[in-house]
Amino acid sequence: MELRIQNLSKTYANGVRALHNVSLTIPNGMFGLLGPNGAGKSSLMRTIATLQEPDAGTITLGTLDVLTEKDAVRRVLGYLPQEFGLYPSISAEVLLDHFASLKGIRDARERKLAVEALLQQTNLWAARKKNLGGYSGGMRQRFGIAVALLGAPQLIIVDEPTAGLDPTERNRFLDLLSEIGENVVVILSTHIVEDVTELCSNMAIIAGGEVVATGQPSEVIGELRGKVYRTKTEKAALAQLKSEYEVISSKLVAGQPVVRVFSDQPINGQFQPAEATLEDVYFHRLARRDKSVIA
Ligand SMILES: Nc1ncnc2c1ncn2[C@@H]1O[C@H](COP(=O)(O)OP(=O)(O)OP(=O)(O)O)[C@@H](O)[C@H]1O
Repeated sequence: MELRIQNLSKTYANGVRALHNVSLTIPNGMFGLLGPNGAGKSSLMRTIATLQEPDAGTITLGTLDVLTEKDAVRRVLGYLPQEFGLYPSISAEVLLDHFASLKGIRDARERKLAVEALLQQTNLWAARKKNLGGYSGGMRQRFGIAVALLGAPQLIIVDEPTAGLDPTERNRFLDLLSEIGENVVVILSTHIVEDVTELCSNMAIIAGGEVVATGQPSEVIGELRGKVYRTKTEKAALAQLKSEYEVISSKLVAGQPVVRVFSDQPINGQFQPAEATLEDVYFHRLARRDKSVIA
């Protein structure tokens, strides 16, 4: 199965251009869609999930035309939106059974088995009788993925699932996603770079509605290999460094700025070569894009 997005564009009625000529080929496995707030990730996810129309472009999933064969796509789609409401005074077990009926699992025994398996898989078995109103953020997200996994979907879309989760719950959620398998397309939209580095076999960075990088994380990082340098500096020297070098990022480490810069040419002095990371590529691409937009 391959999801193919070609020249997708969307401008909302208020004039915001959310997607501009987006083309991506997404194979089986985990695909990370990385971008800052407002980049267009949710607009893209909703369009792939058949919930909104683009102005232009095409999307195919295998042989299905996603934009015209919506019912067929929905049968093989599992979607965990960024925000979803849950009935607070119903248990996970009862609500999941209800969603399983809606998904078309008519046979009661088959439904029971499916619900049980998903509650086990998402580690909610012990809390299955608890009302959803009493669930923590992480438990809610795991319940959301259980709903998304009903009916063995071929395409799974999860929109910023780890935002707001504590590190333990985040890890637990990411482990669950990575177990979902190699034989389905999983699109993980996130603004957390490590989620993509740790988990995804393919990825794209999107900013201002445009794809600014795509490939395997190692390929995407490869473009900066040997071109990243780091130094510790003083706060007072930061403005000067920023005017002299193409600064990728600066972070306070124990109160002292640590600056990472991009340079095509070797630079010496106070700088040491640093191993390029996906975070470097992310910041570098966003900064270059901002500059070209302002220019
Ligand atoms: N229904 C809508 N009507 C008008 N503008 C919208 C609508 N939905 C999104 N936008 C705007 O389109 C742009 C892209 O939004 P989108 O939600 O797709 O980005 P995102 O990358 O998912 O961001 P976030 O991480 O903040 O959710 C933003 O400027 C947003 O304000």
